[in-house]
Parts: sequence; structure tokens; C-alpha cells
Amino acid sequence: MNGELTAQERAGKAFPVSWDQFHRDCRALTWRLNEVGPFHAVIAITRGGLVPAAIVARELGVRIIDTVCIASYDHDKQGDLQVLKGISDAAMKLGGGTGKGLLIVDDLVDTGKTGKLVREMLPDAHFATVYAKPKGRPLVDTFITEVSQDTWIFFPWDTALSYHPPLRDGAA
Ligand SMILES: O=P(O)(O)OC[C@H]1O[C@H](OP(=O)(O)OP(=O)(O)O)[C@H](O)[C@@H]1O
Ligand SMILES: Nc1nc2[nH]cnc2c(=O)[nH]1
Ligand SMILES: [Mg+2]
Repeated sequence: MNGELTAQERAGKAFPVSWDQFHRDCRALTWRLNEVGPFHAVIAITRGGLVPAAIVARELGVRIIDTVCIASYDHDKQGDLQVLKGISDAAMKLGGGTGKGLLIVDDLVDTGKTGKLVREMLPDAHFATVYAKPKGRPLVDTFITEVSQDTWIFFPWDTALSYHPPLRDGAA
């Protein structure tokens, strides 16, 4: 390391999410989205948006799913955003060129940079995330749980069960 703190270290607090919890939160998100739809298609922001997109699409009965592939954080450090794959022509057509009737799904918004970029591609789409931090929250139309800006969310696909020392010994 070069002495610079990672986004995760700067965050300080940890918010670990289990598969069960994530599935429950995605279902809760779908309850809200069901009031807003119907949607022609779901657009998942990869990679984190793939898991909630599958659950939400299943619950809403949507079978057309597209991806917009964006790389920003290298594990926990945010670099420049790179669009590795844009939205397909077929999905663009379904959204009338502006995203009307399309549902964008991601696991979370943090600074909002990723969400902002996708919103610019599909200004009339509905943007849903499972978790939201205050900086990115204004960009999101529907979300389930807000966590503070100084919290790092740990997803089940990024983590594994391991020994945790007792609190008395200084564990956070
Ligand atoms: O609001 P922002 O500050 O832009 O951060 C939010 C984005 O960061 C994470 O993705 P990441 O770039 O880590 O890629 P991944 O989904 O492939 O893990 C997360 O899945 C969001 O897409
Ligand atoms: N896993 C994870 N990725 C992120 N990318 C931006 N913020 C976060 C976060 O809190 N957790
Ligand atoms: Mg992501």
C-alpha cells in the first residue's frame, strides 16, 4: 500500500449482509417496485446489480434483462468510471431511447457516480437499489435501507465465514 486509505478503511463501520438478508431486502424492494411498474425490461449495473436484478425480475415476472457493465472500484478504491459494455440496442428500443418503462437495478449507491452515469444514458428509467448512502440517495427512485456514508457494506458474494476475535480483545 502507498499509505493512502482505501474507501473501505475510510468508511470505518462495517455492515455485513448475509444471503438471507439480501434476499429479504430484494423482496422488500420488489414490493415497492410493484407499485411503480410494469416494466418492459430490467437493466442490471454489473456486477453488483446482477444478483438483485435476478431476484427482482423473478418477482416482477420480467424476462428481458440487459446489462450495463461499469468498472470503478478496484476492490475498494474508486478510480475513473469505465463503461465496458453499454445498453443493448434492443433494450434501448424498448425504452423508447430515453429509458421510459425500464428498471435500472444496482446493489447500492455510494457517491452516486455510477448511478449518475447510467441515469444519463437512460434519463426516463426508474432507478432502484437495495442500499443507499446519503451522497448517492438523491439519484435513486426506490431503495430499501439507508446506511451512513462512513459505512462499508459487505456483500455475501464478496465474503466468507471466518473466525472473529471476541470484543473484549479489541475486535470492532
Ligand atoms: O455510487 P458509487 O460511488 O459509484 O458506487 C456504487 C457502485 O460501486 C459498486 O460497484 P463496483 O464499481 O465496485 O463494481 P462491481 O459491481 O463490479 O463490484 C456498487 O456495486 C455500485 O455499482
Ligand atoms: N461492497 C461494497 N462496494 C462498494 N462500492 C462503493 N461502496 C461500496 C460498499 O459500501 N460496499
Ligand atoms: Mg457495481
